[in-house]
Amino acid sequence: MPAELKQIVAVAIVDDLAQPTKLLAARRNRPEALAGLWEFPGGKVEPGESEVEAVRRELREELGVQLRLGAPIPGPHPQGWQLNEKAAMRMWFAQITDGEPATLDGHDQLSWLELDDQVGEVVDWIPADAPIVAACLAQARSGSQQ
Ligand SMILES: Nc1nc2c([nH]c(=O)n2[C@H]2C[C@H](O)[C@@H](COP(=O)(O)OP(=O)(O)OP(=O)(O)O)O2)c(=O)[nH]1
Repeated sequence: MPAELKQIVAVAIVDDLAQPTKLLAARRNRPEALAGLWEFPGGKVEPGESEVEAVRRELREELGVQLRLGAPIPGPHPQGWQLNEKAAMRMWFAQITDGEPATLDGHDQLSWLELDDQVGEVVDWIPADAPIVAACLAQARSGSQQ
């Protein structure tokens, strides 16, 4: 049986879950190997936490926002999207319901990207995120993000 991977949870924050046109990307400030690369805000699930509790906590800590979660963005792995040999990430669409996103912890820049064909190229995403960015765009276009 394959060993369980460390579970990461993250969100594709869009301007409007009903009619998404923009996606919020965050630039990591650590560790050195990932600093300067862009990602979906989120983090590790802590022991005793559900995945949804974890993603809500991470977004409070990292960007200072509360979320309405939309549809999951399913990946090919049982734990979501495999990022490397140690970790997999579960993803949801989300919309901010409270707070103005700020770089409180883990990031040094935020950017609202147009959710169009260029979304995968306008910033330097973490390479493992490329298929997730593409899935996000395809799912938003198919109207199944709410
Ligand atoms: N949050 C997030 N992590 C990603 C993405 N893509 C990707 O490969 N990762 C990797 C980077 C890290 O190795 C791991 C997530 O760890 P993290 O450092 O964000 O988690 P955390 O906030 O709980 O950690 P910490 O710095 O507070 O210890 O997943 C992504 O889009 N978002």
